[in-house]
Amino acid sequence: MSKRIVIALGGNALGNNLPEQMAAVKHTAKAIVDLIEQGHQVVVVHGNGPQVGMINIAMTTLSREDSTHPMAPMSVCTAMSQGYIGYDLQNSLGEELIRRGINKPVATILTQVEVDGADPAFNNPSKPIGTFMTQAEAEEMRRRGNAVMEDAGRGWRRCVASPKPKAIVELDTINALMDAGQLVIACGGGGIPVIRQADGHLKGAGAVIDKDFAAELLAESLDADALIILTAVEKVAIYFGKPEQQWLSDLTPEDARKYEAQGQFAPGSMLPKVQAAVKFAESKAGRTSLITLLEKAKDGIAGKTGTSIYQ
Ligand SMILES: Nc1ncnc2c1ncn2[C@@H]1O[C@H](COP(=O)(O)OP(=O)(O)O)[C@@H](O)[C@H]1O
Ligand SMILES: NC(=O)OP(=O)(O)O
Repeated sequence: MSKRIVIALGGNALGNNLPEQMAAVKHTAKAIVDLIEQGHQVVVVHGNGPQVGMINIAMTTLSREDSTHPMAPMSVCTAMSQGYIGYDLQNSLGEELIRRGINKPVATILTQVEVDGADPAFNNPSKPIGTFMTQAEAEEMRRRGNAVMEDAGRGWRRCVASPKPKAIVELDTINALMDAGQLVIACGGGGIPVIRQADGHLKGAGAVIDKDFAAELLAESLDADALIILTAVEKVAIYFGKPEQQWLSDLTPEDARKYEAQGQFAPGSMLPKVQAAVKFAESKAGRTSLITLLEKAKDGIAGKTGTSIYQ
């Protein structure tokens, strides 16, 4: 049965730098086109953690070296990351579709996502971005006025505010393109965070929205059947990385909340995925979420692997 699916792509689908991204998107395109070949209607959301950190450092260095270039706000860095990642992803998806004889235009939509200026997340940076650092490098970064955090046992990273997405500004455009049979890339990097002003102006916010939460909002807003979060693990685990680790094939919202209270899901990595998956599964009867490995997307949708979250 054909489904309307929102796919959230994690870091391993994009790599960490320019040449890695070029190579990774080819591989990623195959996994996505597998689902299109099965007749599903797909919209793709991607992350931007490494890329937005890289762009922000480049823009900051430029403004330090040349005072005619003011610092680029984080919202502008996310807009740049949507263009740069969308460019590679759109072309690799287009080439893979042609290779398989599927006639489907691909479009990247520069997407703004409204956030609440009073969101407490603005006072508590929690979203890791950029490259990994040693603790000593992170301490130096902190001394220079940046927030830093340890990222799920993988090293230290800069971190920025990550308010919850409230509304997708370009939703009607995304819907129209999907209805026209096009493959849409939207809400890249969680969307460009904007705060609607009283006069209607959309003011860029200094934050990076979590792409799993943005994908969840997009899935609800498009009345999708499924939210698929593709990452670097085949299943969600409890006691992750410990000798008693257990992979989960099914996860009810009740169990997810119980495990979350036990601290089973690392903040900034697996926790937002589980929270987004649960929110979507609970939003309407019949909606399902799946968390799995990029390469297993086809098997996951067939119910053969991954962690399925449903009511
Ligand atoms: N309980 C858990 N189960 C599975 N993976 C976990 C768990 N806790 C943390 N992780 C880690 O979270 C990673 C996924 O988060 P992350 O790399 O931030 O995602 P993304 O694919 O969106 O970049 C997994 O690859 C794994 O290393
Ligand atoms: N914006 C975002 O959530 O990016 P990552 O998935 O790369 O962390």
